[in-house]
Amino acid sequence: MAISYIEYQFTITPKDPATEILMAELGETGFESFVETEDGLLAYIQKELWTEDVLNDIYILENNDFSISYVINEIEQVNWNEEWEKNFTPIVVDNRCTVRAPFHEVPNTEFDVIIEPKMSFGTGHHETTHMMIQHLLNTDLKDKKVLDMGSGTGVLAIVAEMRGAHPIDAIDIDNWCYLNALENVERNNCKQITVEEGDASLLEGRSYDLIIANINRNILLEDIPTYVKCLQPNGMLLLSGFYKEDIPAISEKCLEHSLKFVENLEKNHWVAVKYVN
Ligand SMILES: C[S@@+](CC[C@H](N)C(=O)[O-])C[C@H]1O[C@@H](n2cnc3c(N)ncnc32)[C@H](O)[C@@H]1O
Repeated sequence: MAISYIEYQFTITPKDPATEILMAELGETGFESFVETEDGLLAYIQKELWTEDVLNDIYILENNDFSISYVINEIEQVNWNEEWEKNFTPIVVDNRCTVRAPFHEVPNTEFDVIIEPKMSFGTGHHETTHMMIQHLLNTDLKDKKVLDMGSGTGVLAIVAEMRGAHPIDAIDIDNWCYLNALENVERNNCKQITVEEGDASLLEGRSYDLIIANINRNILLEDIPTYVKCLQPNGMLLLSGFYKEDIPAISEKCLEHSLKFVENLEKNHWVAVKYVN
């Protein structure tokens, strides 16, 4: 049966970090698919869930730091693969790991991660995902027990398994991400990953050799103490989802909990940090 969608074509200036915030707010309001475009975002909601006041609770639209405009289109049936073929090119990280959709050609890189074309974040296109993959490629993960907090599509957990880690817990607070990660774990034939819906409150009594969390500044500042409690001796923490300007706050929190700084990666103002205990 053809499902009718209402498409919102957003133009966003500047795109960062407004696009990500807008996507999160729309996701909570019933929008179910997003495609990032050069100047903004396409967002889709099923026609039967749509009401005229659907954007009433989207607070970022009232934020004067960004200019966000949109046009609305009604479409009979969305061919997601077609949308993504137009907008999603494979990403290659350090010539070693490709993140692509199922309809792309099989690459000849060492690692090949297939992500179902459903959500924008966690495809490797974002700087933070890219840098977290770089960290994972440069870290010995063999037989390491890993937590991927804020797992999104599950891309980082999948790379961790391909690098020899096991077992791996992938946790995301969002139901849609949880379902998407389950699908991607299966598609990549991963056997070591357990996907869960939730947040740091699930971590009581758990322990890991490596914790990766690409979320955002405020959640990280709140949850770093919990992550540290779950780190084994000689454990490692990889954090991203924040800007260069946030390094002092994140660093202070890590040092307060006796972690030792190892390395920062930086790309277009975004940062991915590595700490050990
Ligand atoms: C920036 S995305 C990262 C996705 C993926 N790990 C990647 O690197 O591309 C952040 C994810 O964290 C999730 N998230 C936000 N707050 C969270 C929380 N308190 N606990 C767990 N997950 C959370 C969001 O739903 C989102 O999927």
